[in-house]
Amino acid sequence: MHHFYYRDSELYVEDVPVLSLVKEYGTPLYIYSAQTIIDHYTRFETLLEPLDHLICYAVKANSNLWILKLLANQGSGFDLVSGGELYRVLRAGGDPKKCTFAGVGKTRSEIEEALRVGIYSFIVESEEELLTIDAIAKKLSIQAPVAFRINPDVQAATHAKITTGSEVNKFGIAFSQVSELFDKCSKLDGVFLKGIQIHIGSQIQQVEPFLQAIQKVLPLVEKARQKYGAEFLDIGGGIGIVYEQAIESGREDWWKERKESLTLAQYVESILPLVKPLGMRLLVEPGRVLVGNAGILVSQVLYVKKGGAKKFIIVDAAMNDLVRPAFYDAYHQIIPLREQLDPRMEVVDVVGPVCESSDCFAIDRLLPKVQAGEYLAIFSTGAYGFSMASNYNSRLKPAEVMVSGKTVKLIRKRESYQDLVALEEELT
Ligand SMILES: Cc1ncc(COP(=O)(O)O)c(C=O)c1O
Ligand SMILES: N[C@@H](CCCC[NH3+])C(=O)O
Repeated sequence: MHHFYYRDSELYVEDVPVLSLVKEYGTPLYIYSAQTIIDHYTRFETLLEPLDHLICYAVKANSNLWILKLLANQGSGFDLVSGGELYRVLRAGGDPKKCTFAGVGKTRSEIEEALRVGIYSFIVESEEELLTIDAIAKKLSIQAPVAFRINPDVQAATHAKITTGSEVNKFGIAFSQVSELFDKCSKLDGVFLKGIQIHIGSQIQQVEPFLQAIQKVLPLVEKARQKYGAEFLDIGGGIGIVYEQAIESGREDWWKERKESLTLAQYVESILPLVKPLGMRLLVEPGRVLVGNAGILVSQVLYVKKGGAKKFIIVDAAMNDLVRPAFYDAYHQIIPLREQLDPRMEVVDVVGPVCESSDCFAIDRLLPKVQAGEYLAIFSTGAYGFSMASNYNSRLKPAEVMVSGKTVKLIRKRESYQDLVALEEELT
C-alpha cells in the first residue's frame, strides 16, 4: 500500500487531500503519513524476527515528538547523538533502556544525564571518551554500559559528506586500535563492554558495503563476546531510499512497479547469515528508511521569473526549511498538488527566497508549467528535512502535521516573529 497518491487529479496523503491541509495551515508545510512510518517499522520488525533484536530509530532523521511517540508505541528503541535528543525521547515517552548514545563529542553533562536515566549503552568513539565515561560512572558509583564503535575503513559508495566508516572520517575507533582498547577497558571499574557498533554512512543503496563492514569486524566482535562478555552487535543505519520516483502521477497503483535499489528484505536476507551464527543480540539504527518517504514539504509558488539564461520558479520554502539540495546536491522529486491539465512541460530551476545561490530545490528540472499561487510538493522529505531546518535569514521554521487515515494532527505550529526574538528579549 502506498499512502501518497493522486485521486481525481488531486494529491492525497492517506485519506486527506493535501490542498485542504495547505488551506488550513499555510505554507511551507511538512506533512507526514503516520501509516507509512508504521508500515516501514513493522516490515523491519517482521524481517528481524528470526533474531533477538532491537530497532533503535535514529532520532536525528526526524525528532518531532509525534514521530517519536508513534515509534515508542510500536516498541522502538532510539539511537541518540545529543542530550537534546535524549530529552525529546523521554518527553515522548520513549524507554531509556532501549536507547543507545553515539557521537564523537559527548559532554560531561550529557554523559551524566544518560547514566542517570539508565540508557541501554553508550556507543564510544575514542579512548578519551571511554576514560571520561569511566570517571563519571565511578563518581556516581555505577558501571556504565559501553559499546565500541569500530571504524571499519570501508567505502560506503554514497555522497562524500555522509560517509562515516572510512579512516579519514572522524567517527569510531580506528580498526587497528580496537584490541588494545578492549584490554584497557577491561581494567576500568566504571565501564563494562556491552557491545560493538559500526555505522558506515547514510543513503547506501547496495548491500555490499554493509556486508564488507560486518565481515571485517567479525573477528573483533567474536573476541568481544568470548573474552569480554559483550552481548550485542549494532550494525548502524544507512539504508538508502528512493528519491527519484517517490510518486508517479496518472495511476493510483503506480507504486507497484517502483524499483527500489535496496529493499529492507534484501538487506535483512543478506546480513542474517553473517550475524545469526554469533548468537548475539542485533541492533539496527535506521533513520531515513523509516521516515524519509513518509514526508513531503509543500510550498507555494510566489513568482515565475524569466532570468537572462534560465526560468526560475520562486517558491515560499527555502534552504532553511530543507537544506539537502543545497548541502548535498540532493535530488527530491517535485510535483504540483493538482495534476496539470496543461500538458506543456518546461525546464526550470525551483528556488527559494534565501540570499544564497545554493538556495534551490531543483536545477534544470523538467516540470509541468506552473503559475504563481499554485502549490508544489517536494517529496521524500521526512528524513533530514525539518530536523536540519534553521532560522537563516530570520525565516520562520515551518509547521508540521501528521496524517493518520482521516485524522490530522498539527504537531508543530509555524513559528512566529515573537519566537524568533524570544531568547534574546529574555535578557534585555
Ligand atoms: C550513528 C548513526 N546511526 C544511525 C544513523 C542513521 O542513518 P540513516 O538515516 O541513514 O539510516 C546515522 C546517520 O547516518 C548515524 O550517524
Ligand atoms: N543529513 C544527511 C544524512 C546524514 C546522516 C547522519 N549521519 C542527509 O540528509 O542525507
